[in-house]
Amino acid sequence: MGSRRAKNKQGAPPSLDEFQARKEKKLNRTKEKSKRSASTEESADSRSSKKHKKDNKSKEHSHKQKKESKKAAVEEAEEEEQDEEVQVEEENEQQEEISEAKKLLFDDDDEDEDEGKEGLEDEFDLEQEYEYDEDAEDGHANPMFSDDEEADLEELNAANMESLSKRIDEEDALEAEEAEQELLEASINQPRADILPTEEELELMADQPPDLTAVRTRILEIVKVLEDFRNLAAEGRSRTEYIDRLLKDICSYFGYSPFLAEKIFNLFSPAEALEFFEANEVPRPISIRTNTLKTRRRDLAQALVNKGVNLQPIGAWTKVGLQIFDSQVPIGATSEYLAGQYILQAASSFLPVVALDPQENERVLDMAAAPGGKTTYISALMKNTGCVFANDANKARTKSLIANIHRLGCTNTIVCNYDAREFPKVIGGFDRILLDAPCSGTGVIGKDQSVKSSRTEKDFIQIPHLQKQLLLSAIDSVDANSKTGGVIVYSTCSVAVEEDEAVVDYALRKRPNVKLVESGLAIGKEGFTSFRGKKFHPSLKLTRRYYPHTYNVDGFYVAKFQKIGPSPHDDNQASAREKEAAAREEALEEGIINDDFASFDNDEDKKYMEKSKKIGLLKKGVNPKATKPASKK
Ligand SMILES: C[S@@+](CC[C@H](N)C(=O)[O-])C[C@H]1O[C@@H](n2cnc3c(N)ncnc32)[C@H](O)[C@@H]1O
Repeated sequence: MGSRRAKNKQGAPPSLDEFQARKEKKLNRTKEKSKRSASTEESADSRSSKKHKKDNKSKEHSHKQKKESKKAAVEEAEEEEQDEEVQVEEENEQQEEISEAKKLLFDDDDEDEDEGKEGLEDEFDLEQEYEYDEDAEDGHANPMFSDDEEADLEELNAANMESLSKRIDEEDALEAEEAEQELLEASINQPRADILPTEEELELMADQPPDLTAVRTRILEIVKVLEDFRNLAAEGRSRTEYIDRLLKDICSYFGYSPFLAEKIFNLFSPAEALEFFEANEVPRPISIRTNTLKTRRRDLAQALVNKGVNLQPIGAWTKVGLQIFDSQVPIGATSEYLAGQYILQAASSFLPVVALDPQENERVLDMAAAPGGKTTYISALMKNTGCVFANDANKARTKSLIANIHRLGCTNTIVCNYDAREFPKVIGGFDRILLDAPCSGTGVIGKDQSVKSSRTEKDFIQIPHLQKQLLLSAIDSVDANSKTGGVIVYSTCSVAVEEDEAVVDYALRKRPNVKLVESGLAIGKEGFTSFRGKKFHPSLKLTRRYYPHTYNVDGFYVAKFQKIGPSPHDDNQASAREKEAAAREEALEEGIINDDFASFDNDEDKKYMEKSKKIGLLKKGVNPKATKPASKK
């Protein structure tokens, strides 16, 4: 080990030569000091009495005591400095004391036998030099070398105080350094437990169902090792070995496909990845959005609390969201729900609309709108002014879109059913466009556990391809000269870089007439500007990422663009209006805006319509049952 502390602990006795050398060194040093102070002579009597005083003092002052009294001594010295005469006198006196004491210590022919012996015993008695370890295993006393031998030789006084104090500090620093070194050496030399299973253990594991408790423990241990690989990894094991085992364990413990487990794992540090996987095991809190077209959040909260709903505002970043903890009534069937005062909506879904920031009287396109959570929010923020085009390529899904639009009382909305890649051919010149793109859903695993095993590599090629086409269409459908907007918001409920930063970066490259701008969102992590060797435009940091483990919201991604100039693919405002009129005509001719499209004749819709009719009548003070016979006539 070679460290001083270790030497003291182990107590290896010095050889006779070593001991003699030490003794000689000590003698020389003390003699030198004695010589320096020998200039002042003292009478034999006073020498004797002072020597006695010194001897007593020597016994009292241990190395430790000196350390403790250091501060007091320094203060004392300051006082002494103020009185030079007194100081000189005291110095001389003390130096004489030391000189006398040292002289006596080394004077074998001292007349005073007792005093001389006492002095010698103090410093050179072998029994004091060594502390014997009586418990030595071999039955022999094991001598321990004393640490304080040199310090005990010197007496603290005004003259040597500063140097002594400095020396103690140096010794302390050295000791601390050595202790640290010793710990380091110990941790390096100590064999580290290998938490990775052996070949035999792997064979055993293969024949049995996984012991989930053991798997979980190993996951935690491997994560710990990966966080401090240099100090915690077992000898001869590579980082790859640990990661491979961890990914296998994550798949068997959480139920992910190896492909998706690795994709997600690569987004975070090992510890954060584990947090993400764990957060997906717990559903996000139920949240609702107040429909400000019909009520205020305060009034809605009061009404729901009165019905036994336990709730609270979602957070400072939204003035319309409420988080539901528990409820004595079904939250999707209260009279407030049926009256369209709120919509059940994940908190993360508010974010792209907040970023879009739609203004009154604008023309806005929601490119992929069904079932309408965001469309109805846009409509509310615009206070039912202007026009919101709510498009979705899936006709079946437009039913729920229309149902929500009706229930929430959005009267500024037109529903359409195009493949959004057709825009701006269908219609363009919008002030703002929201593209809440179809995605793999890796951000909503807490809601849809099937994502864990159903997503394949193909999905992460095909879906981003569609997303890129849709985003270019969105950019080309916005009016670069819009007085109030010229804004495009791209969002996904996926955390995969292929669907987020890579798509946005592609759009920036293909459409130099757009730039990324601040999202205006109070929460969210910065988007990646590079990922696994791939570099993105630096402005990607303006985009925002959301994770279940950081904000307790679904995994989400939001990017906000500003269109700064027209592109060859744009349609101007006039042709957009013409296209809009043409599209309407076409839709009417094809019977799209008719009973066969998003009609309300199915059972589910009828049920809701009947209920809301009844509520409407009750509000007017009419008994709904009393009106029935009349309608039958
Ligand atoms: C994430 S969801 C939209 C959710 C919606 N924005 C909301 O807040 O309720 C994606 C939607 O994109 C639609 N979609 C898929 N491909 C499309 C396309 N090529 N054009 C337009 N919509 C498409 C899907 O039918 C789906 O409803």
